[in-house]
Amino acid sequence: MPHAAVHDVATIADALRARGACRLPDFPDAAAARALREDLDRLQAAGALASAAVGHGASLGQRAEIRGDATLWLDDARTGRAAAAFLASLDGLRIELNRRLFLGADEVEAHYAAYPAGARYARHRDRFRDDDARVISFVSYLNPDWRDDDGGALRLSLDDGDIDVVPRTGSICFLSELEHEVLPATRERRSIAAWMRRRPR
Ligand SMILES: O=C(O)CCC(=O)C(=O)O
Ligand SMILES: [Fe+2]
Repeated sequence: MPHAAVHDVATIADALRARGACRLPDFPDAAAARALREDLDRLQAAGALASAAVGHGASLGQRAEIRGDATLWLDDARTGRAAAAFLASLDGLRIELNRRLFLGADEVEAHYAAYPAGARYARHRDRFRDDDARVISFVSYLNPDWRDDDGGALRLSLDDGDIDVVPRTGSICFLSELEHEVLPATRERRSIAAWMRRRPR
């Protein structure tokens, strides 16, 4: 696995079991993160990202007051090698977490996301009420120059209260049933959001 100078998977599994969430401060590593940022620079310059939709199925629609980011799936033919390598390392992590937590997650899906200044993603769950495919949510931040007062925190609801994650570098993973939101920022905020999911049957 290329950037899986990973983290002890057992530690991640223990944290997911105990708290429902785990920080991975050094994943992806600096070289992989730079390659991902460069890939995203190129894709944004090419106009490859598109405004994200909310809901799914018949209720799918675009509502910037709920969700203001633009996205591109990592398995899109236009993404670069960094995206493929990142997907492969997340898939390796999925297999290891399955082994320890019996998630039954069959696959990983991931997209680049860019939130323009002021954009937000209102409080939601990634696991839909009528579709429980998503099991683990995984977000990696691509903003090495982020300052604490730039805003844009991921606010995540845990049993013992909310935590705010500064979207600078590294990753966080959490159970997809947990509520969370992206607060608006004073500048563009870039990330990769990924999910380990059960294949639709
Ligand atoms: O970017 C983040 O911190 C979270 C994004 C998110 O909640 C989502 O894409 O579902
Ligand atoms: Fe989410």
